[in-house]
Amino acid sequence: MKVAKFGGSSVANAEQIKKVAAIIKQDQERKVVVVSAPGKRDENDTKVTDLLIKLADACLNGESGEKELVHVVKRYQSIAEELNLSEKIVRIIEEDLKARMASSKEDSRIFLDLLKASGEDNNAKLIAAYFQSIDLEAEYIDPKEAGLYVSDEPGNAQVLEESYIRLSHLKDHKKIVVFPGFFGYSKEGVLVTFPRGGSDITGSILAAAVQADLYENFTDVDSVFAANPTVVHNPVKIKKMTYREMRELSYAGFSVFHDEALIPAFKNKIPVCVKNTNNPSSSGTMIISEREYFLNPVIGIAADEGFATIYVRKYLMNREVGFGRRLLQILEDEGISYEHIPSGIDDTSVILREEQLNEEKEKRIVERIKSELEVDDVYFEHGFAMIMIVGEGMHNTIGLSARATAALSKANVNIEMINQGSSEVSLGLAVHQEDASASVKALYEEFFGGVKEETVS
Ligand SMILES: Nc1ncnc2c1ncn2[C@@H]1O[C@H](COP(=O)(O)OP(=O)(O)O)[C@@H](O)[C@H]1O
Ligand SMILES: N[C@@H](CC(=O)OP(=O)(O)O)C(=O)O
Repeated sequence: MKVAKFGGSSVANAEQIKKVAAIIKQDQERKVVVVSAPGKRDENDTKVTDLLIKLADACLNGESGEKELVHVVKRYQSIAEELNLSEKIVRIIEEDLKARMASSKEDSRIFLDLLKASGEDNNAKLIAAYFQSIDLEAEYIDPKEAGLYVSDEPGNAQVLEESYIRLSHLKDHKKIVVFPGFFGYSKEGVLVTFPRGGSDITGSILAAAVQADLYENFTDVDSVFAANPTVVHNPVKIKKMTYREMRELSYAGFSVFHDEALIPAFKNKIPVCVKNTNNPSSSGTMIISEREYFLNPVIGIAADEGFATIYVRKYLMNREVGFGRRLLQILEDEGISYEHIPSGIDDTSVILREEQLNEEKEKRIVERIKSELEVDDVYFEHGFAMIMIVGEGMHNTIGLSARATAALSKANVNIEMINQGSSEVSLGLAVHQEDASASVKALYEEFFGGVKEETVS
């Protein structure tokens, strides 16, 4: 049995949803279908999730939200009309949105999640109705009734272990299950969403729960490429890669698959296949536990922006027992997680995601580090990108870092920091955000410039 997840681009309009139905019809093993909210129909379009965020913001600002509501309803209406569905489904969606808009705004994060999640919830209802209209035996399944329980962190949920047993009954479902991605429910029954792009996570959880033979992740590209195709022209396709490689790359900017979606599949050894809804006969990229040989030590190069560093310098820092713990405790007190901590003997930098910071927090952190840790210098720096070079073959290849730094130096890029992960499956480089694209291009040329074949690995 297969679990098939269709991303926003695969369900953006009626034409795309017809392709989804054809894909499901073509293979009877595709028994569980996870759907996203309608995504962008073209480059200048807006995802329904973003329209819903605007709607929620308007309501939270005390406005009626009528204008924003019309935008959302229109998206579903045009899909329903083109799929020859009755007006009834559009009215159901409109009523559902109005009920959500009228719910408590006491906790703005809970209200925002409730609105955001409606994108996938209503799309799943619409797609199930369409499947039924073309004689596909299918049924919308409510994540609450099915038992998808998650932690109580609005916009950042994590699945609770007990969900796997609760959701396992879906494998015995007689009809095709149409399940909305992106959200679950806390133990208190409150709706909570995963991070953005989190429908991939729902698909992976269901694949693990039903012990699927394959988790298919349908998107709008033929495969995972060795670099972001919007940065590098015509990059090589990756045929096979390991969970570890994909996690490192998606964490670092390969938005094609959510990094947190790898864990449920990996733990349960469910192979993942990234495929194209617009070209389903193309074999796609397989993500598996191990790959046999390494044609190239590097499998991909990713870049992600939005990082800041806290630079801390103190003479004899290396001799001070508990220094690192006390530094990180200050961050913990502010509810901040960190990404990397490259260190020297007298100085260290903590690299973190900028989105967690604001002016007040930064001021408090600097003051506390100064007064409690008695450092010689401490300051924040902003606007960094992390470039990640990833590959299982990297740990037994000599001279890789030298090649990377030489390539960046040739491209006139200043490297702010180098971080070799302990697993040696990745090498991270911090550069200024403006240099991110030039860095990926230079590194791609260095490691893949000579690769003529369409596929690596
Ligand atoms: N290395 C990569 N390989 C393939 N696609 C990538 C890569 N890096 C970024 N992408 C982008 O990811 C997009 C697909 O992800 P996303 O937009 O989230 O799809 P979906 O709408 O199916 O969820 C592609 O269109 C591509 O532009
Ligand atoms: N719709 C949500 C969840 C998601 O996974 O979407 P997509 O499949 O379009 O990446 C978002 O935009 O974040």
